[in-house]
Amino acid sequence: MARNVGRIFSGFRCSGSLPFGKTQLKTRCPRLLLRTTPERTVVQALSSIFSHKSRDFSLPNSSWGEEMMRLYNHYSSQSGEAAEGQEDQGEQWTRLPSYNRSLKYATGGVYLSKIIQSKARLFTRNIRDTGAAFEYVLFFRRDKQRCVCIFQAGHLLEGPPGHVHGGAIATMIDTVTGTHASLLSAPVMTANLNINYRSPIPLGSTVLVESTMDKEEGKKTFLSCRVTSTDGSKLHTEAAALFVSINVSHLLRG
Ligand SMILES: CCCCCCCCCCCCCCCC(=O)SCCNC(=O)CCNC(=O)[C@H](O)C(C)(C)COP(=O)(O)OP(=O)(O)OC[C@H]1O[C@@H](n2cnc3c(N)ncnc32)[C@H](O)[C@@H]1OP(=O)(O)O
Repeated sequence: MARNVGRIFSGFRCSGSLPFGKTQLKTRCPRLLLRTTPERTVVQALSSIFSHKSRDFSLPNSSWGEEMMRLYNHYSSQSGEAAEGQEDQGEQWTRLPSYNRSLKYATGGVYLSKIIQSKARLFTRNIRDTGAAFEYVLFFRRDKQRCVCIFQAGHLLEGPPGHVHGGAIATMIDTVTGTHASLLSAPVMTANLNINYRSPIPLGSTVLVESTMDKEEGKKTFLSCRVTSTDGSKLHTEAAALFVSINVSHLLRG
């Protein structure tokens, strides 16, 4: 069993089904060496391991409002794929795809997803009614060590009347900083999340969730996060997060 699980992990790591940092990708997945940046490698690996039937939830749908679409177009227009072999300076935004099953389509993932849970779905991506809960897309920019998320909060996320629940805001902060930390430091888990809620977020509105890497110390990655109105004039929430790098086997220990 342990040996099987070990084999699965090595396939799993190469599959890119979870985000991994530069070092691990280069040492464990020589076939991926042609790619130019860690995030591009992860994006390409993620796209290729998911079947064509898997829905990429970070693409626009009919529930996206005008502001969400405007910002999506704004960041998309500043993103692009470097040609093979061309050196990427990381000066562009990279849109990160997002699927609701991170395990099933990975190499050995069918087996792993049974060990973990065959019905498992990514928490933020399991509502069938589009627009009802978490609508979001993340972009990453390597040269600035920043991640930005455009988030439209649906009616199922109500906390105080007409406004977004603090737990839903925490979820988005965890998601954005967690994805950012994963891109920088391989598989990670949240160790600490400290949040200050400054002003309520109206339900249905679109906000920006921005993550910045503060420092890395061994296994630890420290990030800060701000949730603001889309023009940046209003601060809704600010947070500090600590992520600790783990081995994938950490997830099986319970
Ligand atoms: C292309 C990309 C698309 C990606 C698409 C993929 C899917 C899309 C992903 C969406 C992204 C969602 C992201 C959700 C992320 C979660 O929500 S994770 C779930 C919530 N977190 C948990 O359940 C974690 C539970 N805790 C644990 O498992 C363990 O305590 C931890 C955090 C892994 C640390 O354990 P450990 O590895 O044994 O670490 P340990 O050696 O004890 O400590 C290491 C260091 O961290 C420090 N530390 C540990 N815990 C703490 C703490 N709480 N406070 C302060 N310091 C701490 C220690 O003091 C130590 O420091 P040093 O002595 O090295 O200076």
